[in-house]
Amino acid sequence: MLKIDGLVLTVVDPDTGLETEILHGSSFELAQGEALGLVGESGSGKSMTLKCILGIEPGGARVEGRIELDGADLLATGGEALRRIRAEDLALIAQNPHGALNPVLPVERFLVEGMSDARKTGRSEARERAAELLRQVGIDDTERVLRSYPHQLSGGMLQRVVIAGAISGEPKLLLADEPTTALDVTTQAEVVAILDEKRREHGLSMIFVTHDLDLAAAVCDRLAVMQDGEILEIGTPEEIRDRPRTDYTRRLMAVRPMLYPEGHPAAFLEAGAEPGRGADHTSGTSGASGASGTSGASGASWTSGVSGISGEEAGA
Ligand SMILES: Nc1ncnc2c1ncn2[C@@H]1O[C@H](COP(=O)(O)OP(=O)(O)OP(=O)(O)O)[C@@H](O)[C@H]1O
Repeated sequence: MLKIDGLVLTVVDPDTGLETEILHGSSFELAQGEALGLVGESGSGKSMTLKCILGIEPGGARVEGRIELDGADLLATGGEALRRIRAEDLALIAQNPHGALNPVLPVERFLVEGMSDARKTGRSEARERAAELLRQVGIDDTERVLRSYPHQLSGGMLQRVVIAGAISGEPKLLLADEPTTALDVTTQAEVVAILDEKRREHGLSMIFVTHDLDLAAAVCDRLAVMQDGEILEIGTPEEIRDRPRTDYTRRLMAVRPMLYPEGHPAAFLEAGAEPGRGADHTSGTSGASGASGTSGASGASWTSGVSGISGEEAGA
């Protein structure tokens, strides 16, 4: 459904006019319902790849190559047609959920405005549907949350609202850019489980950007390893784990255990805890549904060796 061919992004310094090539000809494809993890260190070009798909690359930048979504060539599409594709077919879940909501409007307005037939829907019906969306992402006190303004909610709660909004629009493609990095570890686990579960339930395709190999392996069907604006290799989590083709991938894997605290989100997914219900994700025993029935189990063995290892983040 998504085909990226020879994607080159060149940014231009507005003061000096100096051009810098950021992406050097990436190519990859995504099937309907598939999740692809874009993994790599900071600055490898993961976010810029998403920005090119969304058409929000830095001002003055040049995007070359081909980005095809269900046959539509996004780079050759402009104006109203492109705006429609972005609004209807793509949904971004960014690192900071506050950026997704208007700070002066309550959550209810965000969810209702995202409904494709919002204009035709009566207020009470729309409100009931918004409440139902919240319940689907594990929020029980829907009345309070619907009335709340973004600043009155925690980051984790707000990210669930963003996920609810993204899923409700039934986009063709979810673009998740480090969607849990800004959240505390416990909340990260719950939010990523909800995202994984809802995406699969609705059969949505997703690109999941992260520096976290374990997490990507747990929620994605395939991983693309990026370095310095290039995709080095693409494969299933097992292929990448068992037969890494580059030293860079081997190094990425080697540093993992030192970074991960107990209760890493991938371990939560492996345990199959029920998302959004305050499950104790560190116990590994709670719940039976959640994200467990996923191919994400492929990431399970990656995580087995990391629980209990306290790293930098664990002290937080
Ligand atoms: N607005 C910008 N103008 C010019 N160059 C930029 C801009 N934003 C990012 N870059 C550069 O583009 C390269 C890729 O950045 P990108 O944000 O895509 O990396 P990333 O892999 O997503 O990293 P991170 O995990 O830190 O978000 C980096 O070298 C970065 O310095």
